[in-house]
Amino acid sequence: MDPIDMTVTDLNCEYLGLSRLCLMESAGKSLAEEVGKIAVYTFSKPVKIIIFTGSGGNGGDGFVAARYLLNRGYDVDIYMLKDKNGIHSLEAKTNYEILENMKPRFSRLTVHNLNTIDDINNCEVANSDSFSEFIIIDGILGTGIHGKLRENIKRAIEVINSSNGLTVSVDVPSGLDPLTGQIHDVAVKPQYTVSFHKVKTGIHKAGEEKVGGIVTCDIGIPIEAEYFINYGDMIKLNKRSLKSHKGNNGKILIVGGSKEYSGAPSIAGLAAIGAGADLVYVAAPESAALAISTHPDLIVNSLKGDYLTAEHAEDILMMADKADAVLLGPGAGINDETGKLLNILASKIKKPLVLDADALKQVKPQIIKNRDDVILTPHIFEFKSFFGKDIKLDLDSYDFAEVDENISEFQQVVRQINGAVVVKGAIDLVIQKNKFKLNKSGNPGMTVGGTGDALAGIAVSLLSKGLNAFDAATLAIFINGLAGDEAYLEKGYGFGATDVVAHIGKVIKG
Ligand SMILES: NC(=O)C1=CN([C@@H]2O[C@H](COP(=O)(O)OP(=O)(O)OC[C@H]3O[C@@H](n4cnc5c(N)ncnc54)[C@H](O)[C@@H]3O)[C@@H](O)[C@H]2O)[C@H](O)CC1
Ligand SMILES: [K+]
Repeated sequence: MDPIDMTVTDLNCEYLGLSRLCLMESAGKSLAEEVGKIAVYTFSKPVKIIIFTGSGGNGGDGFVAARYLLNRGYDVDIYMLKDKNGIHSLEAKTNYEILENMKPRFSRLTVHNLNTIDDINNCEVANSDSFSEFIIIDGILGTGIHGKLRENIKRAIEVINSSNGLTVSVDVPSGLDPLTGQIHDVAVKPQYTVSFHKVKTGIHKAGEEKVGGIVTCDIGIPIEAEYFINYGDMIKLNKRSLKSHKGNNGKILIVGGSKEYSGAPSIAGLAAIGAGADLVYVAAPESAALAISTHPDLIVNSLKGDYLTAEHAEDILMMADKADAVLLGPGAGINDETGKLLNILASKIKKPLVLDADALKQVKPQIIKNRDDVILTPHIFEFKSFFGKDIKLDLDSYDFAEVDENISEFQQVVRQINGAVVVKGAIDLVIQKNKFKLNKSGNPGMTVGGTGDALAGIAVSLLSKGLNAFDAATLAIFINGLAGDEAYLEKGYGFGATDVVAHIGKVIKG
């Protein structure tokens, strides 16, 4: 599991009512149990346990484990590389304070503050011939590592590696990149790594000589916390950099509109603005262009005729060159000429793409099947028409409530392509290759026309900001549903797609 997905899952546990403090208690207890087993297995008599702690949750796990190890009769020394005021994680601070509140302690616990490199050089472990057998628990850095190791942390890692203690790393050997498994500077070389919930991707990649024996402990995270999209997923929305200037927060092109439909591209464009796109261009036939350009936020390129056809391909391809992501389809119409154009564009535009509505009825799957930067946003019937009539899924009665067996059937079908597919329903389903997530936000009022256009607009906006197809799709469906829930609170089932669009910015702001 990638570290960011672990963080998302941890946060989403909170929304299930499972606090991160509970998770830390489970993690620390499991850690103590594993260390207890290793101690009994390796040493003939009780040994001293030394816990190095950092300033985040990793250290917090160490504070928790100390309590359980003390109850097993071990002598425990905690070496804090950051004192109490330096502890960033709330849960870790709570667990540190519990140890403080135990004073005057009966337990054989000693807490040392290693504030300087000298403290580290003079600590017992650095002169470890003072006692023969001991276990070091490395609770310095886990999945929250970023950038260059600070000097004191680096020194502590070197002291740990040069000691003769049996080392157990918490979650990730400190200094090892939890995503890539690389060591950019130095890292603890543990005999064991005790990981929680799922092994982090970097641990998997690093190999045994870097992480030692791997133990993965269940800490009570329900599988639903991984699969239901929730506010935790919002951490993937890259923060707008302060020095950003016009256009570098996403330029998008929407290709759509026709004599019959000018609303769909307008709603999609306004939704894209609501999701933070900087510039929204719309390529539409003159029959729709005037109506769309009544929205001053949208930059409309009016093309000759009632419908978009292959003769417009060159012009549109030039517009696509200037965009960061492109949405094909809203309101384009389903005549053959338009179909020809949409297939040309889907094959020639190399920017991240969203195919929605009429593009799903017209574009042939093999044109986009090998691309993983494409998002499809079909409702059940568009799903059927895109993936071919012969799929055996009984879609009409599909009830996402019985998730299991249906998911694998959908995955079978979606596996025909590399892109991400959002299957809209009472519970929306997002699938890309072997990944999937379910969305519970939204309400029955979302069946009103145009909410699909809003979804497509949010999706293309997030793609334009650099999110990958799966993350953009999952966040788009979640945000669209939240905006619909806000619209429902305001107007009951009397809300329309423009009401949904009006709430997008607010739900993202949070
Ligand atoms: N579901 C789970 O897996 C759980 C994991 N838990 C533990 O929490 C940590 C992640 O905690 P977090 O606070 O996000 O980060 P870390 O403790 O890994 O470290 C961040 C801490 O360290 C400082 N820091 C970051 N980079 C550097 C650097 N290059 N040099 C020096 N210091 C650095 C930063 O300031 C932060 O304060 C996870 O690994 C698990 O051990 C939860 O306990 C339970 C659920
Ligand atoms: K660690």
